[in-house]
Amino acid sequence: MGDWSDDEKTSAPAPKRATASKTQTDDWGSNDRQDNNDDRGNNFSRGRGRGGGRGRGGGNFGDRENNSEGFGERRGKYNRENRDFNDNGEEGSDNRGSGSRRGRGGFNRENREDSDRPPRRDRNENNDNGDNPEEQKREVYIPAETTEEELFASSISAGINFDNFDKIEIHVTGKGSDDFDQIKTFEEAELRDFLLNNVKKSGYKKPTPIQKRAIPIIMGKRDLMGCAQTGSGKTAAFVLPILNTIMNDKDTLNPGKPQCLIVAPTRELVIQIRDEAMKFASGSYVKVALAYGGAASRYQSENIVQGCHVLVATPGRLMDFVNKGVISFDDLKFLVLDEADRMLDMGFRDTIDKVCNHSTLNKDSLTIMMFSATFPDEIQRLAAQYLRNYLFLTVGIVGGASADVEQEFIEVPRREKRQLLTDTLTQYSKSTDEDRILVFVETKKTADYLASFLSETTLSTTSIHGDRLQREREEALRDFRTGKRKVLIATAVAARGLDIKGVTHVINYDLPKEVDEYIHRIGRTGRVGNRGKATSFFDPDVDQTIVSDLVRILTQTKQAIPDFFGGISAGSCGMADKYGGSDIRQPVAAGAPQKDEDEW
Ligand SMILES: Nc1ncnc2c1ncn2[C@@H]1O[C@H](COP(=O)(O)OP(=O)(O)OP(=O)(O)O)[C@@H](O)[C@H]1O
Repeated sequence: MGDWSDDEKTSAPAPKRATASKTQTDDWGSNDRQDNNDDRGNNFSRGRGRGGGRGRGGGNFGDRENNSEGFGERRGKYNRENRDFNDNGEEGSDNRGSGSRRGRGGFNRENREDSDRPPRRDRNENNDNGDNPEEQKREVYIPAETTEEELFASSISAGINFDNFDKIEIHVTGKGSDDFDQIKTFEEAELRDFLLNNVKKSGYKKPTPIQKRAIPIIMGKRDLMGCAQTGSGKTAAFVLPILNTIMNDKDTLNPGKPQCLIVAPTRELVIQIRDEAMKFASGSYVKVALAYGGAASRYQSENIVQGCHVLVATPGRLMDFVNKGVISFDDLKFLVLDEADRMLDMGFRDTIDKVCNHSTLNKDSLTIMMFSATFPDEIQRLAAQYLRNYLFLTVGIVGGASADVEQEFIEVPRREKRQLLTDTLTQYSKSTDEDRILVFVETKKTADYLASFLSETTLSTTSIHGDRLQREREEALRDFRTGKRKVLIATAVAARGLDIKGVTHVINYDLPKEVDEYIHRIGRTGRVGNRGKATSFFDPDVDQTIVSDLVRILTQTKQAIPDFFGGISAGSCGMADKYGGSDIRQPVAAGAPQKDEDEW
């Protein structure tokens, strides 16, 4: 499933120094030397906050319709001369300088251990000889704090189709689903004043459908599985009621014992969720902390030990801290799995099991929530094992793509992709400052190669993938957000959750193998009612396996199916039944006890 090697799969070997039986001091001893050098002795200067002066505008695609005309000519087979390079990236594979490594950034030190680095096997998966000296680099990285101004400037403004959200059907199923009214305004949710102020300050005028239904359910402390399309405000749907409940309950804050734990699969996503939580918590005493790999472990653990109400974490660093005794779950009231289908995938499930069965956890006082835009049936079945008497909330079709994304496919053989990309991007060199183009590729090597190649052109480009240092990854994202770089070449690590203003166009240079990843990738544009465009390069030699699923997505969003998909229609391959996922418990009579209810 693409390049996920950086996201701290918990299958990574346990860090040698992390033994649960040691005291914290001992445990940190080795880290201390590494991490301590980092920050304390050196009076480091941190990089500027992420997203300073982040891009303007909501990225309404409507303004750019003229720019996209050229695509029409290229629909169907793209036929160009072969070029004198190999599109697999061999030429540029050693050149990692996609622009951003030169830049500024947080504290940087080589040859340091970082317990959350993925195993070498993963990091070098695109490296022919596996011996690139760059891979040996370690650094202790302390990310910059985001300023309050930046936090509030980060939201994407609602677009012209925002009101269309109200036309999407909402379903809530499960025992007691009628107990919770939907709210029509944020005021009706009876949120505390500071939260309401922060909601207003964020520019939110009314709740999105998932917020309308999820906020009262979470305030009522019911377990929840929530599914709504990409860019429809799922983060605020859980962050707002959680913060409100923490403030209402006023439980004592104990060191290393968070009251809410939010787990997400990638580092950049947990940073974003943390920012969202800090934005809404602004002006209150609620403390939000982060735990993610690639950044200084000691710095993070100190924040946690000082006490945090909300902890946002990736699985690898979370388990590292749990094993070291930095974190325990005695006070945990809320557990959120964002991108839950991914979190329950192989590799991360162990962590979820460990958290949910941890000896310090009091299951009776815990509410668990899972959110995603995609929720395959088999993952729902798995998810149900962790939840108790949960409600299943869906907005629109489970696993459907955002209707605000215009989807285009261009048939092109592999060796001609680079020229097609160059031609496509050239249109944007004349476009407005607000436009950002996100290009997805399958491998880190291709990401490096394309970023390097495009940086030689007039298009300022950067890249993000699992072999880049964390400082470089955050810098790449910051440069993209601020518009310093208008093109970001990314592997699957950026497919889920990232919310970046001004992304008007997503290009799948390589199509993913799984349709769910396609849905998440194209969902980086067309967010909160803004329109966006996704162009996918279809290589007939390798992309046939995803065709039937793409036909489903195109049919559901009422978009044209390309001729070169071979005449497959949603009905013709018997897919109609498989689509439109629903609550897997539905066959059970309403009101009947649920299978998993007592299993916990
Ligand atoms: N009620 C609202 N009104 C206006 N904007 C909103 C509202 N709720 C959320 N937003 C903004 O919408 C954008 C998308 O929200 P968010 O990232 O939570 O989407 P999501 O559903 O989690 O998407 P994904 O599935 O891609 O993770 C954010 O910029 C957020 O600030």
